[in-house]
Amino acid sequence: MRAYGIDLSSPLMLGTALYDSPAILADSVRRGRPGAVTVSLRRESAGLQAGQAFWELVRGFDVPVLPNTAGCHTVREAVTTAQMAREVFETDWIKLEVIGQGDLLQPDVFALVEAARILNEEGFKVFPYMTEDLVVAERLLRAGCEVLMPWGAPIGSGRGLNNLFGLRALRAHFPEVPMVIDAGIGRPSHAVTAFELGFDAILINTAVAKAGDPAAMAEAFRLACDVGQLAKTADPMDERDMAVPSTPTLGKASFAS
Ligand SMILES: CC(=O)[C@@H](O)[C@H](O)COP(=O)(O)O
Repeated sequence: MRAYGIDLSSPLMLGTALYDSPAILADSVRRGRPGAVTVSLRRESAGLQAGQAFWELVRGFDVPVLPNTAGCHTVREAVTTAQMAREVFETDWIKLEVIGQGDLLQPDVFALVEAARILNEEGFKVFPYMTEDLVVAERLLRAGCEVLMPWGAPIGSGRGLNNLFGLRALRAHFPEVPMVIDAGIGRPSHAVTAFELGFDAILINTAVAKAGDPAAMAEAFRLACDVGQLAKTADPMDERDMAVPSTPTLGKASFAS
């Protein structure tokens, strides 16, 4: 996956929250070999000492860091958090989350577009967490975003790709735009489907961190990315509404009297 002129070594982006211990997170990164890890500034700055240790750990992974604005609910909060993240993590990449609805952690797409516009003007490379809405996509691109991050399903739900029709339409309308399925992916099979639909990368946190064996699950997702990407380049067949025989009848014995 190529984002803002930079090639990621893997299309797997891994969240760093919710792990039971730093060692489990480190093992998961080792076996998942993600192309980027995402880190929440808000969580890490909650306790200064712990935050510093965590940042050292992440730095040691030697994987590009995509800071995020998780937990922000307004344009102002998101912009300020992004500005602080740029200082702390020394990168102009930002995964922009502006949450508008608590039950589904659904993005506030109006605030998202406005925050994206401001941050793009300030030179950030914005990865906006969005619904699969075509109009929102168009506005985000107009605001300067070069990558889109449609949700698969609500954060932490593990439901996979909730709206296949909408995601297909989004992919088809903007074929040249790099797109990452972010949030809601629960299983490696969901990841394979995302690539088969033509998406370029996936971002996962809960499904790995809360698996019985997070490191093994991270590896499973890494393999799923390989399978999905291979299937995508192999150009999967189209679905049909009617059966079509796959066994040729030519040369078969005829039992007609
Ligand atoms: C860490 C992060 O960025 C999450 O907000 C992200 O959207 C992942 O969602 P899941 O936890 O559902 O994978």
